[in-house]
Amino acid sequence: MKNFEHLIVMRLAPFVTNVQLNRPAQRNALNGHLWQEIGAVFNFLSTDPDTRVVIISGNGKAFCAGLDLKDSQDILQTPTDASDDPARRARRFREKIVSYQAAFKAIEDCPKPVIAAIHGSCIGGGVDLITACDIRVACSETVFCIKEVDIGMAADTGSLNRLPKICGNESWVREIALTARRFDETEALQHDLISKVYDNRDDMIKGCEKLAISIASKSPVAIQGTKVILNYSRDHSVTDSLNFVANWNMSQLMTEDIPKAALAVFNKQPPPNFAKL
Ligand SMILES: CC/C=C\C=C\CC(=O)SCCNC(=O)CCNC(=O)[C@H](O)C(C)(C)COP(=O)(O)OP(=O)(O)OC[C@H]1O[C@@H](n2cnc3c(N)ncnc32)[C@H](O)[C@@H]1OP(=O)(O)O
Repeated sequence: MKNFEHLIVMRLAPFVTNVQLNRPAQRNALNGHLWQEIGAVFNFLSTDPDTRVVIISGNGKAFCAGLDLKDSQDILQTPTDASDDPARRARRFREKIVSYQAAFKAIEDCPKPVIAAIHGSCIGGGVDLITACDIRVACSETVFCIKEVDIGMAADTGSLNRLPKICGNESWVREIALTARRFDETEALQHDLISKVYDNRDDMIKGCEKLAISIASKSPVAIQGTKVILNYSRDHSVTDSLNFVANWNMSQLMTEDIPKAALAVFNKQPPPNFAKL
């Protein structure tokens, strides 16, 4: 496994990888380096044949405190020559924003399912991060907040773009984004931001591990295809996504996993071993 400065990356079970944000003294606030490492680890895991499911969690008291406010001068400063004109400065700014978006887009684009295990606090950039994950669960006493308007900015790394597609109630999404009001795991569950609440962090990690092992036991061709197609269908019409799945499956239906899996189902056996992908 690769080494990272602000991430702990470890194998929890065969084919199940845990990525832990690891700046506990700063409540896993996102400085420039951590942001860059998140993109790098998910780009790596996308093609790692030993990873079929990823659990992302936070080390210490919080999942993620959002943008590192002590580092934000650096993050929000345009990396330009003082002599650059406003148009050139704006271009550099845009490149920076896109690079931060890319870190979370790497989670969404990773064909392996990503489960966010959220505890403590999940603020600002932390909410941006979890919206790029496939499954989100939390435990008791978790605080969520789309904090950006309180620091004078519109959220630009995913919350405003993905939340309306995740949560059924757009009025609620707008309310929490426009007010930066804190809300808890019960409210997050009620509005579909998360799908389960555990009593405590240990139970949540055990529950995520069990879920991940179950998904990892299935054909990786089937699982990765399912994620890719669900992502595509979220962003396209039914007609376009039916066309997409036909094109996808015209090759993927030729997998040896189908007769292997079908035989096991027919014989009421557990899933067989599937070749690495
Ligand atoms: C291109 C731009 C892209 C994205 C922009 C995103 C915008 C955002 O993310 S806005 C959100 C910014 N974050 C916050 O407003 C959160 C601020 N922190 C808190 O509210 C609390 O710390 C907490 C997360 C609720 C946790 O509370 P608690 O457990 O009581 O810990 P503390 O004693 O408050 O903090 C411990 C320690 O961590 C440091 N810290 C916490 N959050 C941050 C942060 N966001 N940035 C930097 N450092 C943080 C805090 O300063 C403490 O440090 P000490 O050195 O021990 O004092």
